[in-house]
Amino acid sequence: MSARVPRVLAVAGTDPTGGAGQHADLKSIAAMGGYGMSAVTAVVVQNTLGVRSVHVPPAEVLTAQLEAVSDDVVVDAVKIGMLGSVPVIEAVARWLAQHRLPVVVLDPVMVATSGGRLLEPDAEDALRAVLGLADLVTPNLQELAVLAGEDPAPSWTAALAQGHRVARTHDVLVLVKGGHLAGDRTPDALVGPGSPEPLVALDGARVPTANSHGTGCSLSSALATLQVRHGDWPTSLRIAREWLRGALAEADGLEVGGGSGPVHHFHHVQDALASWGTAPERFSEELWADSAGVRRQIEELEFVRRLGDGRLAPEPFLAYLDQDLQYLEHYGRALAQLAARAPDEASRRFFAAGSLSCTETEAQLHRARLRQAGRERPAAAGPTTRRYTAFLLAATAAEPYPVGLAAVLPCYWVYAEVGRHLQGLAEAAGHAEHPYADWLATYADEGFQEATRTARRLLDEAAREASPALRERMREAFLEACALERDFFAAPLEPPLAGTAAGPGGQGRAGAGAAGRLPRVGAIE
Ligand SMILES: Nc1ncnc2c1ncn2[C@@H]1O[C@H](COP(=O)(O)OP(=O)(O)OP(=O)(O)O)[C@@H](O)[C@H]1O
Ligand SMILES: Cc1ncc(COP(=O)(O)O)c(N)n1
Repeated sequence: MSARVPRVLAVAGTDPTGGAGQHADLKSIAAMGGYGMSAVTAVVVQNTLGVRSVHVPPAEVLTAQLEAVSDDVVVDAVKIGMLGSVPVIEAVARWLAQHRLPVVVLDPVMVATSGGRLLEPDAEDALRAVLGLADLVTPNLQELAVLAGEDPAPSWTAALAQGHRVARTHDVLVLVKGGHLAGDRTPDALVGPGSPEPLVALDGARVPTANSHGTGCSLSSALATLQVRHGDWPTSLRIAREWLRGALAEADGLEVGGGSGPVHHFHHVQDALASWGTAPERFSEELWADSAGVRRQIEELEFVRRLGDGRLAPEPFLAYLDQDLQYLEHYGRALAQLAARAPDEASRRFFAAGSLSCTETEAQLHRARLRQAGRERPAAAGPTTRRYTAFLLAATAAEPYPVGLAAVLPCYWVYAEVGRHLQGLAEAAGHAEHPYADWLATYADEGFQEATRTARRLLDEAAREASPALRERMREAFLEACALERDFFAAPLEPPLAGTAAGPGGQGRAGAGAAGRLPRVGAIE
């Protein structure tokens, strides 16, 4: 996994309404964290209602653009969209052959959804001939049939078989896309030249929108960008699909054009962008920025690094689990106190459910794991555990409700973020048998992520009503809890204090426990 910004070149046609072609590509590349560049293959006069005309500059102009980019910039990936005519295809093929780029995605654009032809009929053979220059080809069902030289597949199973034939003939990976299938499902599958079985097959309910202009362009350029970062096509597809589904779900809100409008490429960062440059609209964003230093310290902890890359010895892991069990008991109490003081039914239910989940589901899971490892009796709570739990109990009992809420939030939010970081470390370590894989997987639990979002929303609601002085107390409580999270993660690998009953690592609340704990706090929701 690479942390640098992928430099991605889109070779494609234009759409002045910004929904398809290279405009969609540049937005998608940026939305996936890449740096987008583009070379124009054709000026397409179109809008959401249809294609009015197509103007193809001389092929030498395209070659000159491609060379201007590659003479100057290291290109990590290229996404190829509309090519239009034989000379254009040949120009791109020559440039690709000369430059051997690490990632090449070819979206064989032939006809716009709105109906206009974007590839001359006599160029189909030339397009087939260059498929092998790509790593991944992303045809829709009609394009797949043309590439196979066959009739359109009558079913999804037939489409997969057709995809496999194209993959084998041209020795290329094929993304078979189900966007044009009849019915309410939109499956996608990656098929390689080897086995007819897909490398990965994903399915989902069709997002109910008529605004799907440019989905093929957006998906292919997102895939090119993600592939630079992750180096694994199934992972890239999972992420790109989830993002594109969100972009489709938010498409209607854009209100661009009277036909099939564009998707919302930046739906996932819209909140942050809307408040950019002004005072943060959400108090939680301020708190998050204030806690950046402590969160960095957490990521640098030996315990976190070793848990992530799998080098952590069993003993500190169990010590962590053990302390987390102690912590959970009190965290459950703190959530119950918060529930009792919550201002409305929804937040009462949220914290009460979280409390119940801590003391029942979570604690039992911890006990079962500890029992498996032969640890029947819990160790005494270590000093960090005691400090953290005393703080939480006091904040949720004696401070105003918004301060208590700010105190419990890091256990959701910072924890979720640490989980993401740990998974990144585990992926980078590339262990076939990561010793804590099952534990790390609990961080990704959708219920936990959802609970984190809810807790954050409740905090923002409380902050909106709070006086400036109260908001400052909320900030102090949040930052104090973040520092305690850090100490708790640090504790298992700190030398035990002489004379404590806690044993090795026993002075902390076990970090691994937190992973198992919170997902299920959310899951009971
Ligand atoms: N309504 C929808 N709901 C969910 N996913 C969709 C929907 N429409 C398309 N998709 C997804 O969008 C991606 C593009 O699929 P599609 O088969 O429409 O390709 P395309 O025809 O090349 O796109 P375009 O419409 O831009 O030409 C696929 O991942 C497909 O599953
Ligand atoms: C320049 C260009 N490239 C591709 C498409 C296909 O997108 P869609 O099928 O969504 O119209 C398009 N309309 N224009």
